Parts: sequence; structure tokens; C-alpha cells
Amino acid sequence: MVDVAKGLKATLSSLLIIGAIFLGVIETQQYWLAKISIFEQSLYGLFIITILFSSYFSHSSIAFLSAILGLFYLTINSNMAWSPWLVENENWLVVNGFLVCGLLGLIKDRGVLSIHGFNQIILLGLCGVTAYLWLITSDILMQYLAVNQYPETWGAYLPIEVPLFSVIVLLLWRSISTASLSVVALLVSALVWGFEHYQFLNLPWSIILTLLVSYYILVVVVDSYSLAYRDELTGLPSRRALKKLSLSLGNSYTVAMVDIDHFKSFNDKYGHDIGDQVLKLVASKLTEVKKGGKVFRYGGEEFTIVFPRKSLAHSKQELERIRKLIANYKMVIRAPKRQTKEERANGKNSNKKVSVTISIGVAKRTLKQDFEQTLKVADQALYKAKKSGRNNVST
Ligand SMILES: Nc1nc2c(ncn2[C@@H]2O[C@H](COP(=O)(O)OP(=O)(O)OP(=O)(O)O)[C@@H](O)[C@H]2O)c(=O)[nH]1
Repeated sequence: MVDVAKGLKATLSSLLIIGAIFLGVIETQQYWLAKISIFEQSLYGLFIITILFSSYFSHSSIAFLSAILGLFYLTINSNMAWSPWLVENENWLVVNGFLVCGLLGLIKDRGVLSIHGFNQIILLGLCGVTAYLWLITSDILMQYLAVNQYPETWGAYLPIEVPLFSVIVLLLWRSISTASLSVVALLVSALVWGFEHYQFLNLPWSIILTLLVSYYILVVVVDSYSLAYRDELTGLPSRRALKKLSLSLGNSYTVAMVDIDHFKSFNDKYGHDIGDQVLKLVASKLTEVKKGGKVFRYGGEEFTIVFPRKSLAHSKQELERIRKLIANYKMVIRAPKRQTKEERANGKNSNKKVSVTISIGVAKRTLKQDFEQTLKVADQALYKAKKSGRNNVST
């Protein structure tokens, strides 16, 4: 579970950016309408690229949604066998769109060309059946409300607004709790689908879909970049990101290697899951480093902090502050959700407060040293810090 603040930030910032883009296009629509043929000609190609690209990067929800929207665009532009049926059953199409977004927001991305992908296609087909059954049910409910003299508006909101509202709430919750850009993309798609139904957007489908599909490509790129350069557990930039930064550093910087003390015993005593929680908390405390320090998860229970253009004395002073901050920090560890009766009885897995200390080795780059060599010197300093009793900063 990602922390709520992070999820809220990812959701709100994406909604604001995509909302601003749509508003900008609506305000300048005369310009875009004059170029509509470009959108119409390139959209099918864009759909194919998005489907292949998102499948390749295992974003099956984006791939399926693009395929469905592509099929929808094909249907409204050519005379397919089912086109007249869709025109007559617009409500089914609208509700089905919401349900598809909701379903894709609930299931995990597990590949397109796999047994999971096949199962997902079946579930997506079931959305159509569910939409059909819902419209029949809402008809019956509307008649019941009318006969029992309930206000007319109650029934009027049943077919479209109830599924729309439910799916938006579900996707909002999912995007905040997972901070996943793919889920935010599904939320945006459901909103756009709803806005278009109420004719708020007032744009042709070719422009709306070009914007949506381009946004999907951006989501896949950003998500894949973040997978490659972010450590999944702590959310910190990974060792690969450190390597990338090392190429752009100038000649003056200091590097610190940070290691949690006696972490093996900690894991042995409290278990690996609690060890993971502690790693996350230590990582979040390390990000409070000032003086321009950039924090990375180096691997295991080791972290690296790089201070570009900082002297050894300045960096050491800041590292000393961080070391004390962590040593004095009482971490509240959540109990696992599933506990055995026995564990509950003896309080073994209940919420508890723990604390850990860190040892730090720091080195300043000297003339003729490259990044790897400076890192090695910092590692030797870390060894010294461990040897001299841990919970200290050594050079
Ligand atoms: N929970 C958890 N443990 C990890 C992770 N990565 C590494 N570890 C554990 O970190 C421990 C590191 O142990 P050691 O290298 O022996 O060092 P230490 O016990 O911290 O002792 P000193 O470094 O000498 O103070 C091992 O038990 C690893 O299993 C992780 O992602 N999660």
C-alpha cells in the first residue's frame, strides 16, 4: 500500500494537467478543427502503436482500453454490422464504457498474450452483459419508483449516473491508494467518456481520442521509466539512477554510503516484513537530508547519498544530523493484517515501536578519482564506522 499523500499527489497532478490540456484544446478548437483530417488519418496508426507499445511494456489495462476505443472509433466511422444496434442502444454503450474502465482499474496488469490476458478479455465481455442487465434492472426500479410516487428524478439518475458515480469513486480510491498512473489514466478515460456523454467537451471523437491515446503513451513511458529507475520498496531512485547521475556530476562532490546497523538480527527478531517497513521508514527519513543531498537505494539495507558541489565538512555535518534523527526516531510498526489467534494472544505481532541506528562512511572526490573510486573510498569509511562501534559517521 502506497502512502495516501503520494497517491493523492499523483492523482491530482495528473487530473490537473490532463484537464488543462483538454481545456486548452477546447478553447483553441477552431485551430484544431481546421486540421481535423490529420487527426482522422493518423488515429488508427496511433491506436496500433499504443496497443503494441503498452502490450510490450506489460500495461495490459492500457492496451485493452486502447483496443476497445479503437474498435469504438472504427464502429462510429464505418458501417459495421453492429453499428445500427449501438446507435439505438446508446445507454448500453455509455454504461459499458464506465464498467470497462472500472474493471480495468481493479485487475492487475498481467500481460496481454497470456492466460491472464485471455481471462481479462472474458471479463471485459462480461461488462457488456452486466451493462445490459443493469439497464433492465434500472428500468424495473424506475417503474417501481414511479408507481410508489417517489420523486421522478430519483429514477432518472439510475441508468447512467449511478454506474458513472460508482466507477469514478472506485477509480479515485484505487488511484489514490495505488498511486498508479495507469489507474489515473482509467479515471481520466471514465471522466472523458462521461463528459462526452453530457456533451461538455464539444469536440469531435478524432480529437478526443488522439488526446487520450497520446496521454496513454506518455503514461506507459513515465511508468516504465519509473520502474527502471526507482526502487519499488522504498520509492527512492535506484542504483541504476545513481549510475546515471554519476555521469552528469561535475568534479566536486562528496559521496556517503549509509548502512543500517545489525539489520540481520533485526530481521531475525521481527521478521522480514517488519524489516521491509523499517527500510521504508529509514528511506523516508534519509530524504529529509538537506544541503542538496540526493538519496538512492544502493541495494539491500545500504543507501547512497551524493552531495554535488559540497565540501566534506558540510556534508559530514548534515550526515551527522541525519544519523541522530534516525537514532532518535521511534518507528511505529504496523501489525500484519492476518494474525493467528496465538500471535494475537501473546501480542507478538501487534503494533510496536522500534528504533534502529545507521553507520555512514563519507568521502570527497579527489583529483583523478572517478565516481566508482570515490564510492569505494566511502565504502571503506563505512567499514571504519562499523568497526568503531557503529552509529557514527566516518571519513
Ligand atoms: N527485510 C529486508 N531485509 C533485507 C533486504 N535487503 C537486505 N536485507 C537484509 O539485510 C541484512 C544485512 O545483513 P548484514 O549484511 O549481515 O549486516 P547487518 O546485520 O546489518 O550488520 P552490520 O551491517 O555489520 O551492522 C540481511 O539479513 C539481509 O537479508 C530487504 O529488502 N528487506
